[in-house]
Amino acid sequence: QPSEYEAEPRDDSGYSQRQNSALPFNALKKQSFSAPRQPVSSLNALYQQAPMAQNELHCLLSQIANQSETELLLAKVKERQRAEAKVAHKLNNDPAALTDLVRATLIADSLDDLQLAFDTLNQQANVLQVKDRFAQPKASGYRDINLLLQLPKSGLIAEVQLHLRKIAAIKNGAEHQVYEAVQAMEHKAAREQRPLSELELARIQKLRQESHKLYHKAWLGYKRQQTQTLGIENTIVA
Ligand SMILES: Nc1nc2c(ncn2[C@@H]2O[C@H](COP(=O)(O)OP(=O)(O)O)[C@@H](OP(=O)(O)OP(=O)(O)O)[C@H]2O)c(=O)[nH]1
Repeated sequence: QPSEYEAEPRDDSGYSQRQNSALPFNALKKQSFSAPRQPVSSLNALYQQAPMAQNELHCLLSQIANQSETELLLAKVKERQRAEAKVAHKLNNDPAALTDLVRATLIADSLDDLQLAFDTLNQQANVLQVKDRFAQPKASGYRDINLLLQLPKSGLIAEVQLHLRKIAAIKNGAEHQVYEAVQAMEHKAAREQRPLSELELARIQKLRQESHKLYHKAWLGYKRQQTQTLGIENTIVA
């Protein structure tokens, strides 16, 4: 189960009331909430509005990227075929639950920059949901901060992934094909209304182990970098 958090309470101005904290992802209050839903209920309507919403998201995120020393990675609107598969196999045939048609990524070089990007975004956008996959990585070892926000003009919900550069490179490289291969097996079993076979489970486990090694190595590098920084600060303070 990924950890799911509701964003900070906001005052009437719409700005987050949260004070800066050393560990913002952990500081978010864990609350039960109903999953955010798109304001339209058909895939056709979503695709009609998507280009404008994608543009809106990119404008918002280029400002955030400038303010937080992160790099904006522009994404294309999710392919129709993948959107249809996700709605059918994961979202109970409910297109309004598809919240990552419009998406983008911010890439940071350190945990500190990632934290600043998160704070800035939380202050300047209407963040509806945060999944902290550093606290609870996926079975493949994949880690990001996954945010859903509501765009002010189009009203559509969009996804922002906050990434560390080396993890993003793995995700956007050969590993993504591994991820798609696992998804294809899961979707096939769902289509055929059967559980995964022993053979499929074994293949998935093997594929995930390979991904896990890559993600874990990259993540350890960032953890070491953070520990070293803390070590230096402690020395100066002492
Ligand atoms: N490469 C890689 N990416 C991962 C992995 N786990 C999660 N992701 C990325 O995070 C996105 C959200 O993953 P989930 O948390 O499982 O999906 P959800 O938000 O829709 O529940 C995925 O979108 P998606 O809709 O499933 O795929 P896509 O349209 O981005 O390709 C994918 O981009 C992984 O093990 N490997």
